[in-house]
Amino acid sequence: MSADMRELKIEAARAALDQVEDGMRLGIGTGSTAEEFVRVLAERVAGGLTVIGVPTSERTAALCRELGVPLTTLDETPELDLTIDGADEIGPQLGLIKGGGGALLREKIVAAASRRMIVIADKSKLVETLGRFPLPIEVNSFGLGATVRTIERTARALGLEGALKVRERDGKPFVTDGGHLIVDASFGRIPDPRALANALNAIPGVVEHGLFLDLADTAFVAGDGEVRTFGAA
Ligand SMILES: O=C[C@H](O)[C@H](O)[C@H](O)COP(=O)(O)O
Repeated sequence: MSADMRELKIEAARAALDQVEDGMRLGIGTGSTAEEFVRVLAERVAGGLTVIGVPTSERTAALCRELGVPLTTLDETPELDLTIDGADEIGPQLGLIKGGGGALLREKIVAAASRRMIVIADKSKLVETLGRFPLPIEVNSFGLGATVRTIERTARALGLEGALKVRERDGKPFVTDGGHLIVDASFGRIPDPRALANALNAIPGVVEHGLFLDLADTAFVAGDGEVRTFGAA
């Protein structure tokens, strides 16, 4: 990642940090942008801010522990005030694609448990139509072949074609924190994300998918010397 790109992520993270108030229960996202948020948050915590966070991945949990951000779980703290997370794409009405880092299931559970969700990103994430970024779909490993065929058939019925690939890392299937696999679906364009989300939700074997619709309230997007606000300020 270039130094400029990192700087944009830090700018967006700082804008989100301004929304954090003392005593808040936070959902803490995953990925390179969310990690910049953890870093700026940790500085504020070291300076006396009192917050408690639910991490959306083991990776984020490890960084929070390393930097001294206090953690809890959704079992202990089932309602959160604010979640701050990155995204792979930000489309119309703050519809998102997430899961490039494989954390989409915990991210969606945490976002759904939060009163408010803020997305932070650099401007490369803004799109007019979702789908250029391959849609991550988390699936149970049992029945993988059948589930992939059903996803393919379901997508085709909605006019969506494209390669479905089981994600690999170092030549082996990528396994999520929840012990599942990820199928990346290269549809190119998803003109009706709601229809696809509903159809995917109905497939046995699909654990969750990376379409985040009606979850984000605000996006802070950094680029061209400013941080733009989308949605509720
Ligand atoms: O699973 C990962 C998450 O959904 C990330 O928030 C997303 O992939 C964006 O990551 P990054 O900020 O590294 O682009």
